[in-house]
Parts: sequence; C-alpha cells; structure tokens
Amino acid sequence: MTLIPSLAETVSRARADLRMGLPVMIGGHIAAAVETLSAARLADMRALGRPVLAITEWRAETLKARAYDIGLARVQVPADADLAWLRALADPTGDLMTPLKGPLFTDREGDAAPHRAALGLAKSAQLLPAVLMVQAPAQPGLTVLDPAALTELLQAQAAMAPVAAARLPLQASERSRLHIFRPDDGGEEHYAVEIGDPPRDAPVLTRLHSACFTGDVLGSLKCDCGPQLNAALQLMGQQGAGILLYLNQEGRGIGLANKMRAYALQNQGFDTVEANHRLGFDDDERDFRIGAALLRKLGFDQVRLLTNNPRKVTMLEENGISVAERVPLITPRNRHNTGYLDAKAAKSGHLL
Ligand SMILES: Nc1nc2c(ncn2[C@@H]2O[C@H](COP(=O)(O)OP(=O)(O)OP(=O)(O)O)[C@@H](O)[C@H]2O)c(=O)[nH]1
Ligand SMILES: [Zn+2]
Repeated sequence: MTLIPSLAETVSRARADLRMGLPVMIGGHIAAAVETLSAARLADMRALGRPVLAITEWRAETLKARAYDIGLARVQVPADADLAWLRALADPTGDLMTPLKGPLFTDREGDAAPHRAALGLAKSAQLLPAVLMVQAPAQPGLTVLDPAALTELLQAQAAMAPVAAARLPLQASERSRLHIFRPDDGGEEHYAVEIGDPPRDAPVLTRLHSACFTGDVLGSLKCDCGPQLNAALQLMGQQGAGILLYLNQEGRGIGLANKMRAYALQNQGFDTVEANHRLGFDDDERDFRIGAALLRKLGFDQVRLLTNNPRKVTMLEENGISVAERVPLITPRNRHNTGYLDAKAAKSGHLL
C-alpha cells in the first residue's frame, strides 16, 4: 500500500517531532530530546518508568560519566532531578559557571541500541545529542521506530533529484547557472553553481563549500568561509569553468544553533574542535558523500578540488570521483580567525 509512510518518511517525521518537543518511540522506549522537552512531558515520562539520559561519549567525557557502551553513556536520572538538571547535562554552555551535578551513575546492563539510535536521530535533527529515555509500552500517536532500521537509515545515503535550474549571472561570471537538488528523505536541499560550460570528460575545477551563514552572508571574521567562497567563484570565473557545490551542512553538520553554542564555548576559551566535543558532537559531522553524488548527477567523475582539507579529497576518491589535483585555497588571516585556522591545521589535518 503506497499510502503507508516509508521508513525514510517516518524518520523524517520523527526528526520534526523531536524538534517540536514531541517524544518518539524507539525500540520500546519513549525518547525525548532534552533540548525541547517540557516539564509536563518530563513528569509524564517519569510516571511511566525509570528515566535514563543518553549522551554521547564525548559529552560523557566532559561530565566525567563512565561510558560503558560504545560511543555513548546511559546516565541514571535521580528521582529529584528536574528539567534544569537535565538541561545542564545536555548543554555545556553553563559548564564553567555552574558546578556540575554529580557524581553521575551510568547503566552498564541492558541493550544500548535504542539509545544509540535515539542519539543519531537527535543529531540528524540538529538538536543537542542528549535524549531522555523511558522504557514503556507504545503510546498512542507517537511515531514508532525500530532501532536497527533507524540506525541503518541514518547511515544510508539519500537519493538526490534535480528540482530546478536557471541562468544566474554572478559578479564572478555572467555565464553561470544555479541547480537545486532535493534529497528523497526529507533532508536539506543542496545547490550547485555551474560556471561556464565545463566539459564532462576532463577534471573540472570544483569547490565543495559547506554553508556558513555567519561567514558567507554576514562576513564574519571568525572563520575563512566567506573569503573562500568568493575566491573559489572568482577563480572559476577567471578560468571560465567550474562547479561550486553549496552544501547545506551548516557548522560542519551540527546546524547554526549548535554552532552558536560552539561559539559561546569558544568565547570561554575552548577551540573549535574542543567546543564540538563538549557539546557531544564529533569535530566534523558532515557527510561528504553528498558532494560525490551531486558531481555524478551533474555528469562529472574527475575534479581539480579547491580545498585545504585532505578528508574532502579522500571522501571523493572513496566515492568514485577521481581527484586529479588538489588546489589550495588560502585566504587572509585576521586576529579573529587565526586561532580557528591553527586549530584546524593542528587537529583536523588541514594543510595551510
Ligand atoms: N562546528 C563549527 N563549525 C564551524 C566553525 N567555524 C566554521 N564552521 C563551519 O565549518 C564549515 C567550513 O566548511 P569548509 O570551508 O567547506 O570546510 P573545511 O573543512 O574548512 O575545508 P576547506 O575549506 O575546503 O579547506 C562550515 O559549515 C562552517 O559553518 C566552528 O567553530 N564550529
Ligand atoms: Zn565559516
């Protein structure tokens, strides 16, 4: 029956549920994102069973909570813990200001697969990876997900379909087209700027650019994104051909709200990588397979890649795009971005 939602459609709904504060059912547990949980729903969940807070191994490390499960910890929630207690565990913004509640005790018995799947879902909804879980029978109206199926879907790659394309004269080149691609899993759309008419049978000058609202739009001095975007387009304009993929993976895939949380931590003295870890994220949560898929859709299988990030080269090669050349993309330093650029070079292997 085609009117029954597919797994991808159900997961997309579940993301929206968590973002509005509605719990979902994962493998016999009610799962609610702490970031959007209300006090009333916390009380209702408590009434149904023993609440456990799932956090990632990165967050557990900061909180000095023992992680017995691979990649995550299941923190026991004390009977008197309120929403503020949960939020303080989920959100590191106040770590230095408010002494942490502890000691924290974590579960080691039982199956952590539902908790792992729930954390994956929260991340994919660009919420803080902290999920309150209570084992309980299915509740009417809540979206129901199987942990194994959810985990597999979160790792799968959505198919990208071209939606629309049109001529778009740019300062960098009047001969430019913008293509819009839409994934079949309800996720973000991504864009391709095609400059000139690059031949499909030769390596094309290519930039995989991840969205940075602060750098690209506002001209933030904290990162190198805006200047890199402009420099890439300029070069493609000068050479008469190129492809710039604008991937909507704001904040290396954690979303703008979490990136601002990371910036707040950076104001407290942590670097870009430490800030992601304290929030519970990996330092880079982007899926670069999307770039390879879009290039293939556009008819390319060879590139000259504008980047300083060796991971982008490896990911493209692993996904069937041959990188004939890596073209460095160095932009000016200023007193606000120099620490960021140094951290990327020292910790993320960027070549500067
Ligand atoms: N989480 C987080 N994301 C950031 C921070 N500063 C910039 N970003 C994001 O980092 C991404 C930068 O993307 P890119 O410039 O494409 O990638 P890169 O890994 O630096 O590699 P190249 O620029 O190709 O050398 C964008 O999504 C920005 O929004 C930060 O401090 N924290
Ligand atoms: Zn940026």
